[in-house]
Amino acid sequence: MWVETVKYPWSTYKDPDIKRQFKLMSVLGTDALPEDKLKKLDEIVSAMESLYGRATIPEYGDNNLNRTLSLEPDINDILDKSTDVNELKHVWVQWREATGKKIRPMYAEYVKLSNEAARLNNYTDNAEFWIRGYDVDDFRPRMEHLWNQIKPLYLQIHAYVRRKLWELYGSSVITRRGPIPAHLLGDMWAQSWERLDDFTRPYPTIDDVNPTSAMINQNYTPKKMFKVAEEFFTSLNLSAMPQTFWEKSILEKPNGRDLVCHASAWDFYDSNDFRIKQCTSVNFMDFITAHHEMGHIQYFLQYKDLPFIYRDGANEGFHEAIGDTIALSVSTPKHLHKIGLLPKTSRTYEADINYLYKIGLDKVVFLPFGYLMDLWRWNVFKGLTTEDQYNCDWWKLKYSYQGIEPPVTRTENDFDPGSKYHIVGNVPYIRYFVSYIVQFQFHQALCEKADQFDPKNPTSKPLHECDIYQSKNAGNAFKDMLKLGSSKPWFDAMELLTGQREMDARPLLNYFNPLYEWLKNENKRTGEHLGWETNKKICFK
Ligand SMILES: C[C@H](NC(=O)O)C(=O)O
Ligand SMILES: [Zn+2]
Repeated sequence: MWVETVKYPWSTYKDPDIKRQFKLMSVLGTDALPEDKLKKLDEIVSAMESLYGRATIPEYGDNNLNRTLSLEPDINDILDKSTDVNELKHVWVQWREATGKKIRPMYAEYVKLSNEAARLNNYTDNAEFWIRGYDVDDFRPRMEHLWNQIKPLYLQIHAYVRRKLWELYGSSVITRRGPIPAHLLGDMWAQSWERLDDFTRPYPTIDDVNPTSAMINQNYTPKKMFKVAEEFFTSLNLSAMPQTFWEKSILEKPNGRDLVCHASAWDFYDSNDFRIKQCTSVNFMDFITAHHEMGHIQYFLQYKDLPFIYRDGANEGFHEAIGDTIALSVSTPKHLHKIGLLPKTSRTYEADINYLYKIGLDKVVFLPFGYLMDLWRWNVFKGLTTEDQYNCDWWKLKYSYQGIEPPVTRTENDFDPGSKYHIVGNVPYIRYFVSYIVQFQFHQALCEKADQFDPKNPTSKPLHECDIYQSKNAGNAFKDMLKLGSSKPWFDAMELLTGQREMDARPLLNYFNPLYEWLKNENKRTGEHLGWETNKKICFK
């Protein structure tokens, strides 16, 4: 049992700020473990992560094994461009052979040691330890409630995309009432379906909001992508990247050395050294990711002079939402045209629906995945999902929340959760679900400050057309929240910017409402079945 340091009986202190600093400082985390167990846990996590970072798969149809493929950029390019269902099945299965299957033997001990550390921090299990920063005792039911508010919109997108894939691949591959085969959705984990935009969007003949070709034609480099992202932040009167950022960041995949390519942002806590690591390809998705990662750096910069214990997001979801909030402005056809990445776009109803559809394939589609990643891990830490059912419980959740199925039957020899970076990297994930909800609250508040949204007359200036670029008003309001770091409870930070003190799905639902109406009519017109059913056995114990 960890002995409370009697030197500082901080829980008796009166000053709320000193008390808060001690409370945050008193959390030991895994350091509460005895030395040998902490060493073992660190070894397991770094072994899982480096196995993932080194993973490659044999090329499809290649039997002399001379070419192997990495996830970034090789496999992602195949998921982006291929419509060969056997090639897609190959990369889907082989990635899992190369990652999850090999990681499975290590996972149970990782769970045991993580729970032991949580108990030494006075939490019942690691699930409770992970969600402590949300400061409410009904956090998990609140997440289920938010998901239930969004589910009707997700069902409409799911039914529409399933029909479009059925038109492309035919009934031998996909039905119009069943779950969608996971390998057809343009993403290794089916977590966002934006790569399907090209051939599934509602009005195919209307302009395509995909500036990748313009970026290539204008000789964009990874560095230029980050410079353009930086200019958006400085246009808001937010901070530029310090010189060390440009000197020490890794913005391209280095040749000849292994690297965990999953993009990340780093604060070295010396108020000067901040870096991004990203294996950047010159395409629109990576341009948006660059904004996501730079959002982390901007938060680091805004709170860099606070006591170090306060140099953190108000809650972990805030940190994931900063860059994405900016990207909701960057992605608009109006903004992309302004920075020369799109020709003049038609401001028609059809163009609007196409745009909302493309954003929906990322933001709405992500939500069931963003939720189930920790639903599964919470169940594992709580012992509700035991080692003998790791994989089939994972597929129960993927089927139930995402309405997808694996391209081949799975068993307990597989470990599909281990095919996803955040599972092997010990990175909690509900932070992204929270981010995808609160970023629309932030976006709506900033658009109001930029006089591009009127809550009293929400359709007069549609939220999805708002671009806060160059609005000092919006930027200063954002800065005031960012500067708080974790020095105040997140409810206060949220209220400072939005006037609300809790997470609310309505700004997201308002944003997508025109798309929701269109999808309801379209799915009714084509007689789509909402939801999914199957009598196929997805996973064998
Ligand atoms: C959504 C999450 N983003 C991130 O890690 O930055 C992911 O990529 O899975
Ligand atoms: Zn992030």
